Amino acid sequence: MTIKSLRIGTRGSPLALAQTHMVRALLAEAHGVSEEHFPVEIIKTTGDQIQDRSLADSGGKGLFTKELDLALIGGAIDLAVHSSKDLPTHLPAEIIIAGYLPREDVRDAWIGRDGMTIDALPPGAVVGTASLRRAAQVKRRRPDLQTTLLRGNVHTRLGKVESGEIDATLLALAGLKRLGLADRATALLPLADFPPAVGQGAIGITARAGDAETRAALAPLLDAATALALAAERAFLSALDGSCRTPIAGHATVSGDELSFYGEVLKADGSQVWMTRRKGRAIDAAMIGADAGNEIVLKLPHGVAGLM
Ligand SMILES: NCc1[nH]cc(CCC(=O)O)c1CC(=O)O
Repeated sequence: MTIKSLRIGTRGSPLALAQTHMVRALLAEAHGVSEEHFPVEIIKTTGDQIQDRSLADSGGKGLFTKELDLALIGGAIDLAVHSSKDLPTHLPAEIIIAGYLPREDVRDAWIGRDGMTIDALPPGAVVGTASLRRAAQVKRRRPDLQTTLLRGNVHTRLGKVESGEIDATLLALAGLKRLGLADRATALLPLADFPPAVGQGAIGITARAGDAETRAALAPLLDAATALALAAERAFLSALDGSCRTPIAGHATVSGDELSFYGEVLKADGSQVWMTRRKGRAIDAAMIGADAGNEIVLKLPHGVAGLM
């Protein structure tokens, strides 16, 4: 019996579309049907419309997901493809993450003008990023550099380095790879200095919690190691009540039955960092992440709110 046609919802950015086509091809392959079996519906989100301000200043979580959630709940689509990094920790009760593709390389790529590394940039050079985490991590290594808000899609950002408007930027290697732009990275940043955002490099697929048919169809696209790593990272973020206003990094890896976790919270100017590390059983992923998050909450002098 062939599965019923499922409608896939996605944002319209080049990266979102590339990720959606990966999911669509994998679904078609897993079920032995053509890709046309899975029509794609492009849905504009609030986050797509804000180009001039930092998302951190725009208030509210789920800027890239709310409209997709509503389309799912209303039945206009059956599943939605997301960068896990953009998925808020608290989803509407009607929605669950029913699929994770095997995680890509989680590292940040560095794109420096004339190939300059972070160490080679002259004092006062300008690094563009929209990420508070990346800005804080850059400042931590090079307090003398300036950081400036940089939004827009990946092509726009790369263009600003090329034109000399900024001296460097950082982007997820995973996104560059999926866009066929990995060769634009002039360096890969070490995980020890630039641990990634929670969820970076992982594509998550949401569905209606009560839609057993779609959930079963997505089962072949649920990578266990990625799901466990993400459970730890998302529990960490949730314990910290992590909004996009706080520089937070969290990274879990799963090897066999064991899970390792590293998390850090930084002051926006990189002048202070609180770190935590855990090892434990992979099946305890969510507990390990929550425990690590709670440890940091207790260390912060004025709680998470004190960092904003
Ligand atoms: N917030 C934007 C966003 N969401 C996911 C990715 C990259 C892809 C991924 O992490 O899987 C990016 C761009 C970037 O950070 O460079």
